[in-house]
Amino acid sequence: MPLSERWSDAALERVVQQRIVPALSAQGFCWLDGVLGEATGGAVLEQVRRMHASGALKGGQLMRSAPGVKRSAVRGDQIAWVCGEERGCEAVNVLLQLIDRLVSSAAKRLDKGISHRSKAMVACYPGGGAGYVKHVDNPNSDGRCITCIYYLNKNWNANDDGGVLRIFPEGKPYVADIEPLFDRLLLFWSDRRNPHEVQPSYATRYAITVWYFDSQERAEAKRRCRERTDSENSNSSE
Ligand SMILES: O=C(O)CCC(=O)Nc1cc2ccccc2cn1
Ligand SMILES: [Mn+2]
Repeated sequence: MPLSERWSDAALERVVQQRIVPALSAQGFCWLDGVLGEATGGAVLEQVRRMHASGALKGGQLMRSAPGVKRSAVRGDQIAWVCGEERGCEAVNVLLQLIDRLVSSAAKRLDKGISHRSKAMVACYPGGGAGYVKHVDNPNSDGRCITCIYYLNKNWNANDDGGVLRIFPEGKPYVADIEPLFDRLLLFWSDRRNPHEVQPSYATRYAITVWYFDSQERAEAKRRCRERTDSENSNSSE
């Protein structure tokens, strides 16, 4: 089935209204399977594999690291940031445009002012136990509102390969274990409602992540940042 038919406006609205909005409202996260289909999903996987083989993926930076803590002990991913317009990212761009449509429609129904998103972070956990310790994507209101992760891993068996994304929904007595399966799209609130970790991976694990910004929270974060910079400048010039 061509993507245009799979994701007609009517089909998209149905998924947003019946799956995404209720799940985000009730539990704070939602995943969809069979998002792009074998052909387009496979094209995205091929493009990510090429990026990995070309050495374009580099060790991700740490936000804040304790002295002496090895980066890979905190996060073992190798990443590249793409906007989707780059040569060799045409299929990635198809994915990003679909996620944009889904999030834009969901934001309207959730009365969220989502203004824009980050570039896409293409990530590879190279196996050998690489993972990502428990963390919150946006713990301090930096503007990031919804995290969307598209997984690309065919024939993934969590018992052997690990790499499960475990979400610890705030205040809930349960955890959610999400396997990074091919053509799966996961969405969740980026703030403290959803601490999560990537359990050690023992096979190459690919994912593409984008973050959508709440316009008001982003503007507020930028204002605080400007104020901090201004006060640091005024202090240093005294
Ligand atoms: O691959 C997955 O299942 C999720 C991995 C994950 O949480 N990645 C991640 C990556 C990040 C990179 C920069 C800043 C914050 C970040 C937060 N989370
Ligand atoms: Mn994260």
